[in-house]
Amino acid sequence: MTMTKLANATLFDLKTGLSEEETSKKRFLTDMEKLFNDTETLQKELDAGNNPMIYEYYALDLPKTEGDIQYGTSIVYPGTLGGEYYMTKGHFHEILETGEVYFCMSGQGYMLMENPEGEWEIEELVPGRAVQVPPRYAHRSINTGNEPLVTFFTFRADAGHDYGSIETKGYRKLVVERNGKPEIIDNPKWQQ
Ligand SMILES: O=P(O)(O)OC[C@H]1O[C@H](O)[C@H](O)[C@@H](O)[C@@H]1O
Ligand SMILES: [Fe+2]
Repeated sequence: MTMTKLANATLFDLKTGLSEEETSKKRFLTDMEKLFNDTETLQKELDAGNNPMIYEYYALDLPKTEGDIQYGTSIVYPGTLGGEYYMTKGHFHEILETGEVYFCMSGQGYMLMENPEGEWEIEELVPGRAVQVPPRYAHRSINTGNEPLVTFFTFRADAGHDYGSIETKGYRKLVVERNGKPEIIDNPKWQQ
């Protein structure tokens, strides 16, 4: 009898979030040119030949029907650029009404969320804490610590990623380092 295997399992390291069985997608400073607020400092870094990896994550090759579930880990490395903490690009789901759950495995930071109506929320990520991103909310993880921020995520597999408005308008809020501590400020470049 031949059997088609439908279940999927992946081993991730609890501390680093990395998997030896899969290849991660990597985002470097060059991939974030429109995302960090201080474009001048960003350009200076690139001109000086610095192009650090900001984050990596797993987009596993799993089926994407409306009943399937996608999962993986995301690792945001520690650092700041022009005072803004390293972070993911952040995205809405193409199926806007799709939520997502993140479980923090290691490191510390925040999940910053905002919806198209302009409401925003922020939740702390510390090891053991699970955060549910509500439907309609764009979500970005931000590393405010000195170690990699490692999260496990899971969401409806056909939800899709919509970066459009974040790459053009950004988020309404930024998380920056002030006197060694994270502070939430208005994004000076955000426009209606
Ligand atoms: O898609 P980004 O905003 O660049 O973030 C990278 C990845 O982070 C998360 O962990 C998500 O759940 C992934 O679906 C996402 O693609
Ligand atoms: Fe998502």
